[in-house]
Amino acid sequence: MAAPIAVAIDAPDIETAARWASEVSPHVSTVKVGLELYLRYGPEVVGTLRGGNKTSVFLDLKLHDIPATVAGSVRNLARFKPSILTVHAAGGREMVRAAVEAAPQTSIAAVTILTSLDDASLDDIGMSGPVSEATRRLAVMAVESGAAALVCSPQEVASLRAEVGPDVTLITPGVRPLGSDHGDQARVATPEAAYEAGADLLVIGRPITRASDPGAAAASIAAALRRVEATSA
Ligand SMILES: O=c1ccn([C@@H]2O[C@H](COP(=O)(O)O)[C@@H](O)[C@H]2O)c(=O)[nH]1
Repeated sequence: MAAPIAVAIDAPDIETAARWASEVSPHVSTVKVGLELYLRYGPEVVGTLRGGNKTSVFLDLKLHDIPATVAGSVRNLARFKPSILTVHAAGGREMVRAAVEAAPQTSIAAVTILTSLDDASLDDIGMSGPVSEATRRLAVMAVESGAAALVCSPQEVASLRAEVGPDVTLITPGVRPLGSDHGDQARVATPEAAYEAGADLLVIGRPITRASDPGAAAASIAAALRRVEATSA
């Protein structure tokens, strides 16, 4: 079975994106399209990456606007049948609710606090922290507004699970295999730690796509998750 990994296909062009998607697809459940590709190629990129394979396409556009604008945008995007569509929880209760109501068949994931931010960054932007508390606040609000999924760092998974219960899908970027470069990610954990903590879907980009063999990198992380599963069974 494909591992619960969404590979972030943050590629400069569609040819590279399609190659990465086809190399990793045998090993992972999902490929993720973000702003970089979407803004260059538009919604057709979803169909291109879905291709002939059965991989789900997660559309990570992190919508953040007034409720009516987000509702209209979500309605338009739902036509392309992404498995998951992201909005920023910080857009507020009414905005998250508008997104959920606009596309009842689409799983709306609310991004809590970006994994590139830490306590000092929240201070800098005037948001009350620490990150753990801000994440909790946004998560509870988003779930109360109908979000089926949350995006958080692996470091918050265990506490958010206790807060929102077993039915909410927890999606974690900020995943870094041991020894790999953290880049711009501030709140990170290894794939094994994220999975052990209870993450439902691990978002992993550069550690896979910038590897010399993205397919092999995806297969190796998928195998590590299977080992975690086997030891916890
Ligand atoms: O809080 C967030 C929300 C989304 N992302 C996205 O995940 C990937 C991570 O890629 P890496 O190369 O593994 O760092 C990227 O597409 C981000 O836009 C996130 O990192 N943090």
